Amino acid sequence: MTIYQHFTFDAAHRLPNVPEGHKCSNLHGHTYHLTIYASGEILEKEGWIIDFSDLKTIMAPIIQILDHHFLNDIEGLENPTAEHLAKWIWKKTKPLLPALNKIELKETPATGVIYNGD
Ligand SMILES: Nc1nc2c(c(=O)[nH]1)N=C([C@H](O)[C@H](O)COP(=O)(O)OP(=O)(O)OP(=O)(O)O)CN2
Ligand SMILES: [Zn+2]
Repeated sequence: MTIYQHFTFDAAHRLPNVPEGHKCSNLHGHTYHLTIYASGEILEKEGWIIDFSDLKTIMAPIIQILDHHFLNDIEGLENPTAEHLAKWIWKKTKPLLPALNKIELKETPATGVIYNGD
């Protein structure tokens, strides 16, 4: 079974490697929508896979690094595409949440990335 939790954060970025004249080379921001998925067996006593509160506690310091920051200044996010950001979030989260099996990161209402660590 898989459970999930949704988070949002606001951040600014610019994409340094886009072709000349591409609008995304300019400084701009997004409200990112992040959903993390964790899979496992239902624990007999608690009746859950992992407490949603624990998910929130695990994600809080990671979200804090990103929220209201300029992503390009963060180590590992020098080219902060949605793809790179999803991988960065995975790398930070997986050691703290081994049950993590997927993340979805939406950059705009219409666009985003799904990553499962592969
Ligand atoms: N594969 C990717 N493509 C693009 C990424 C990305 O991370 N991965 N990022 C961008 C920019 O960040 C840009 O801000 C997003 O642009 P766009 O999707 O065009 O969003 P808009 O809301 O500005 O769309 P409009 O339809 O033009 O209003 C670009 N590409
Ligand atoms: Zn952007």
